Amino acid sequence: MPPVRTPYYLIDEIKLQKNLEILRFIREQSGAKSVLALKCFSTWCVFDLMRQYMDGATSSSLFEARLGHEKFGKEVHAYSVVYSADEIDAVSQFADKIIFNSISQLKRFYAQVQGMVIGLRVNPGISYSHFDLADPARKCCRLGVCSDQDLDSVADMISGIMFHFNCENDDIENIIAAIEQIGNQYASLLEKMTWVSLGGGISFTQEGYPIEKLCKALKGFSEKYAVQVYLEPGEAAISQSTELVTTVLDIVHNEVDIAIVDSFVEGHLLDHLIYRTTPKISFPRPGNHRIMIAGRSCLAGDIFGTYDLETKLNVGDEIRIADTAGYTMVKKNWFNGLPMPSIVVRRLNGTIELVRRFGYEDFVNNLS
Ligand SMILES: Cc1ncc(COP(=O)(O)O)c(C=O)c1O
Ligand SMILES: NCCCCNCC[C@H](N)C(=O)O
Repeated sequence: MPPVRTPYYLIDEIKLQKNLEILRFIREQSGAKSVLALKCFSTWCVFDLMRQYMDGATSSSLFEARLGHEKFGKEVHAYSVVYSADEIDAVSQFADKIIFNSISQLKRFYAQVQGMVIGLRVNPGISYSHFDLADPARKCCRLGVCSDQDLDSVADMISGIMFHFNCENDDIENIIAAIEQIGNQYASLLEKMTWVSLGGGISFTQEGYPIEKLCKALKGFSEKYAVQVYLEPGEAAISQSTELVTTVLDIVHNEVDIAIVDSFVEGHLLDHLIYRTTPKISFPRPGNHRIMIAGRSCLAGDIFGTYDLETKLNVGDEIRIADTAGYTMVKKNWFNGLPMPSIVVRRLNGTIELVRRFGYEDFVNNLS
């Protein structure tokens, strides 16, 4: 295949498979099933691989539920912060499980969703998150039924509960304590359920994570309450599998050297702008040459970061941004009309496949 023109997202199936093997291990050791959180990653060209290791997908909207049904298969969980009346019938065509966010939505649509497995999101009021924006236990949170509301009165209407209370939680002791606390807090309700989802946000594919301890906690919970446990990994499933490959288009100087690349943060790495985090560079390697790397959009603060690299950068050099699968490709946009990164996959057998290239037609059709 001829060299692919940058920018492009490069998904490496071997790296992806490393995460998927961990999911398989968790399933074997604890019995917990995993459904992919499509909100984090919906790049379906690698679903053939992911499907072999995961039990299905979970969605946050009608379109994601449809994507799960059409492109992932297996189990499709449909959760949405709120459903409009006209979405309910459609969602029931694509999903086998529907999870309501509130008691009012559950009661309103209960008759319409007979035949589906019905669940409710419950907010245990505890969480782990470094970001207020993504903290499910933030003040006045609208996500899930809070414990002081009347859950007992609707227990007979549902067979399962979804708790999503973590964001990038790599603290095993914290998660073990939280699982135990949730068990104690909802024991009588859990005894009436057949399944419980513990949501996403657990960093169990991070290097050195004590997976056996997690498996023990999951298995213990599952056995104690006689429920099928689900996990909803987004980030953990695809972490470290993907790079954004860019090229330096210009070098300018204003107190510091600044390399301007053929990509930009707001359009191609939006999550970093939202959460004020700095992406890591996977190529060139670290060294002594300090340079600011910036994007090509009109935004003054369109800056990836300042890095110390092993080589002095020149126009035409390649720069790879690390870990750009989660909450990245799903959020890419056409701001400034700038070229959209292609999607490239390095398959398990080493073949490089250009899966999708975007052009002017895609930009035009994005609006009308
Ligand atoms: C209900 C639910 N499940 C799963 C996830 C996936 O979380 P993560 O990507 O952190 O694993 C999220 C994140 O928003 C979520 O809201
Ligand atoms: N990398 C910066 C933080 C990412 C937060 N992820 C947001 C989604 C999350 N799963 C949530 O629950 O909101």
